[in-house]
Amino acid sequence: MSSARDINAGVPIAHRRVSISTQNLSTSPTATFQSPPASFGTGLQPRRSVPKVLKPFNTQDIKILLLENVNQTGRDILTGQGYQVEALKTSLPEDQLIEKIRDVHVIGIRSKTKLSERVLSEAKNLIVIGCFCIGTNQVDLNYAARRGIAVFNSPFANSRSVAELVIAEIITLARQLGDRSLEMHRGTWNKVSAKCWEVRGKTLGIVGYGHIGSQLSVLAEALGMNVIYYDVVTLMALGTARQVPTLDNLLEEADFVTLHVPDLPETRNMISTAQLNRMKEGSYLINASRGTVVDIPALIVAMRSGNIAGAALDVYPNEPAGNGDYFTNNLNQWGEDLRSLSNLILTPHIGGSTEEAQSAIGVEVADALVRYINLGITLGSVNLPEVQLRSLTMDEPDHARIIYIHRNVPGVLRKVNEILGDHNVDKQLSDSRGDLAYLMADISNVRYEQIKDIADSLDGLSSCIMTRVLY
Ligand SMILES: NC(=O)c1ccc[n+]([C@@H]2O[C@H](COP(=O)([O-])OP(=O)(O)OC[C@H]3O[C@@H](n4cnc5c(N)ncnc54)[C@H](O)[C@@H]3O)[C@@H](O)[C@H]2O)c1
Ligand SMILES: O=C(O)CC[C@@H](O)C(=O)O
Repeated sequence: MSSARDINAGVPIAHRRVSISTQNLSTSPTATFQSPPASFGTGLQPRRSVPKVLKPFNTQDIKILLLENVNQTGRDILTGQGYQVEALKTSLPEDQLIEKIRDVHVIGIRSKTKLSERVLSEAKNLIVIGCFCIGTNQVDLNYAARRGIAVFNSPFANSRSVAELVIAEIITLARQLGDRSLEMHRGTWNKVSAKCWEVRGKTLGIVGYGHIGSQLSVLAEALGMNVIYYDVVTLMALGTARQVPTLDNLLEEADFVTLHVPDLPETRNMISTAQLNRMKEGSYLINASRGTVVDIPALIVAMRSGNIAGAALDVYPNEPAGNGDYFTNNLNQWGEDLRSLSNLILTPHIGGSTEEAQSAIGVEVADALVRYINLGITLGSVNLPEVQLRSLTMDEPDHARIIYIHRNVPGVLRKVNEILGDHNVDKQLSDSRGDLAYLMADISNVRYEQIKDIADSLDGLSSCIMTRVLY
């Protein structure tokens, strides 16, 4: 049980005013966070009350560690709030990560930093994790939820960048452009047309028709390709694309197979020897999803046999913490075998690495972090119930916002309301997700000195996971 607050710090309660005309609660990647309007979610006409800017404690006490070169847009938003931000370009080895995470309230990562139970169990002050990317498989989401640590990501701000990369790879593989370019770099003129193809009229098989897969479908049809897709759920086809019932159906029909599924137990080695043998002779494989999805030694065998005419890999089972050596170190045993293959495009996990995507992700995730830190709003969280309460206003000076994250067991609300009962509970919202529940309550007529008693009493309940008080 932990309590993320420091109400004894004796910090004066400062209110910053924000202009109503700039208020915005959009989750658009390009919108910058402002406190929500006082009328948000009430269905009433907007009042001219100025929202009160809540804070957990002196915002200068909020310590944030950003790893893996989070975009400047995100850093600017967080430093603009007055938080203490340390930003590093790479991820950290586990021992250094544990050392640093002990001290911070917020951590921002991308795909390389593994926030396992072991690491998170050391993070005594942590209240929220920002994944500045789509994937959240690098975080133990269940353990984080059990500790009351919220996790946010950016679900689609880099989808277009990945889809464009895959389009480039389809043509590059069909025309063997990687090999021709490499030969020219080495001084060899090798003008060939054998086994070089147009993509027009060929069939693209998309495995996983989510944000990226469906975007890719539209782009591929514009190139004159036929699109089929396989997904575990039935999804509306875009354009003239067609869903096929099984993965085998897709593998048997497609000239190009491209993978866009998340890292799940069911997707690990989803493409291995049996699946590669099902693919058409002379077909191509592209993986820009997660490195665990393709059995790389099996791919090496299939490419050597000539059954697979080319492949593009952007992701690998083990990826390095930062830029530098890759195949020359011990991360992967098959590195040399892979490098020796023709018509194989190898890229260092850059599917989402464009200026547009990184800048949008920086804004979107930093905004979500600020909303959570300052207001307790969990909209968009991937592991906590989504709860949002409209802002307090400057007309309501003796208010505090109580956030109580607790085990989802009977009788909690009664006990919480007994504790809050001496004050007027102006509004209260609660929602649950599995074993966990998230309660927000705005109470009035509460003096600064009384807040500590309330927080201590809530912390003392057997259901308590975390208590936060914003005022
Ligand atoms: N290379 C990169 O830089 C990069 C960038 C962004 C995302 N990604 C990765 O791409 C993947 C897809 O991202 P997205 O945003 O399109 O995800 P998404 O959640 O929008 O779509 C994934 C789709 O896969 C389907 N799916 C899940 N399990 C499946 C299975 N066993 N078989 C078939 N379909 C299955 C889901 O139903 C869903 O429609 C993720 O792993 C993500 O982390 C990589
Ligand atoms: O930027 C990254 O490190 C991850 C990119 C991508 O795999 C994602 O999950 O969004």
